[in-house]
Amino acid sequence: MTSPNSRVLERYKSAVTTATSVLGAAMLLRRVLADVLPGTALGALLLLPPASSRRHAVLIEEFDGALYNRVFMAAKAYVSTLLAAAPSVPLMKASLPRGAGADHVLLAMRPGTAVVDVFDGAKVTWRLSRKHDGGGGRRRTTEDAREVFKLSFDAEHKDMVLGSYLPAVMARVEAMSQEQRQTKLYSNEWGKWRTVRLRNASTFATVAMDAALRQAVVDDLDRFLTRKEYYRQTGRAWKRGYLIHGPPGTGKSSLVAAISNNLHFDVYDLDVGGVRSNTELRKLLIRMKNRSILLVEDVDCAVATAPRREAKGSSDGGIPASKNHKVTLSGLLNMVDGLWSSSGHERILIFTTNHKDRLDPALLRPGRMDMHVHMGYCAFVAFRELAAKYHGIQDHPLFPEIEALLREVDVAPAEVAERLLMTDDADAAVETAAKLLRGRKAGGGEDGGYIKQKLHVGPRRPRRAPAPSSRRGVVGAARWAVPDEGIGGSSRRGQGRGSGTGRRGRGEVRGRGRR
Ligand SMILES: Nc1ncnc2c1ncn2[C@@H]1O[C@H](COP(=O)(O)OP(=O)(O)OP(=O)(O)O)[C@@H](O)[C@H]1O
Repeated sequence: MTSPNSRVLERYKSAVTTATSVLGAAMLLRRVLADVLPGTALGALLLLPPASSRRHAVLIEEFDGALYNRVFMAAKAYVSTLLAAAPSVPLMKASLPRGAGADHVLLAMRPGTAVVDVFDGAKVTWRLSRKHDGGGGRRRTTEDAREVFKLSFDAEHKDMVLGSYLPAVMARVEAMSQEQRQTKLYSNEWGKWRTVRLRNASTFATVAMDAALRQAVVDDLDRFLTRKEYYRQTGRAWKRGYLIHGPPGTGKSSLVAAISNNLHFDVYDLDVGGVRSNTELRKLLIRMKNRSILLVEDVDCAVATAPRREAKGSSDGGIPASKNHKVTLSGLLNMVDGLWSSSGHERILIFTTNHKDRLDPALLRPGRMDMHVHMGYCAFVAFRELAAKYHGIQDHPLFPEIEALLREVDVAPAEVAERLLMTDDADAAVETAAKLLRGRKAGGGEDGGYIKQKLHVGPRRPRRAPAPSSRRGVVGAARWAVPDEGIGGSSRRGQGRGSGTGRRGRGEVRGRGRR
């Protein structure tokens, strides 16, 4: 006699066996049909839409748990660019994200609408909808609603969408946000980075300098940025060091701002005199963001450089050379190498100096600073660039005289820029600049001086003034910061008397080592 329990078990077994054989038969039938019928006919037979009309979709929700979904945010920014170009979306929403410039209005779809994008010949559709949270019987409000993007595409494009399209969307949005973000300038105070917006609007186009030198710097940066794999494979820190040197007022700080604005890299202007210990320096370096520039201005005054001044037996090369220098150059460079080698992101180190000859030879030896950029006195080419930029003139009857004078006298571009900006009248401006040069040739000093504008904004501790020099006429090195409006911007007279002892030069570039 069989028990009720064993009867149930028998029925269950027989049901499973039947289901398995039906499934097996169906699979067999499908395989047989697939061999004899084309894909579309098979789909029709199995009541599926043809492969070409089968749609797949990716749902991208606004929130990922409690957090904003970054893919959704990227999709929103990307769809905004599609909407700007789409002829068929009649109604959109517009908003201006906080901190964005007036030219960065964000367009958004209204829920229920869609926009089509084409990638590698394939059409994909972005549709926005609203999804209500399960409100447990509560009345639904618009606040409960979350937005969802449905990205749909033909089944055959699934690999392309997931493998190429979505990554391209993310990369495009990343590039857009890099372009739109305002570069920041950080300066250290009491062991912390203080941030201000970088107000120096210099670009490679506004810094008057030797054209070949400018191109060499641009090319060098470009090559550096594309060589991630090289640095990874060789286990080297993905960093590039530039030593920018030249007399005061020749555009060293402006070139730093141009590099920063061009790459959208923030600048960390390290006041080494304000760093109290190597531990503090390490913390500051660790707190720097990726894709940034570490700047040490006037490096000859800022850090103890000469090895003979460093204490022997220092474990990290970081023993102060004097009470004024808590950090040494070798300590700084070693720390930078050590910390940046594991970051995997591109970083730039820039030292500026008015006195390359005063630098420790160790800094100048190959491998330390990759490229030496000499910003020289104003050559006629640079003069013409400034005159064209400020007054829109390509030629002037005084140009031949000015060209001849510039071959004979040393004058910083900053001085010329200041003269050219004294008036809106082009003729008067050129005459004022010519007067400066004539006076300089005659040995007169009345016209000397330029208004110093540093990168940093707001007061900072005064640095040691450079040693006085016999060359007269250039007022520089103000250590109290003033806002820099960039070329053509307003200016205020800085404090302090600097020097103009740099050798006469029209620009030099020296690349070192592989990047
Ligand atoms: N090469 C240049 N092209 C255009 N403008 C320049 C150039 N050099 C200097 N200027 C103008 O002079 C101002 C001061 O220049 P900048 O601070 O870049 O010179 P610097 O070489 O860094 O001087 P310092 O050695 O005294 O720090 C700039 O704000 C800019 O307006």
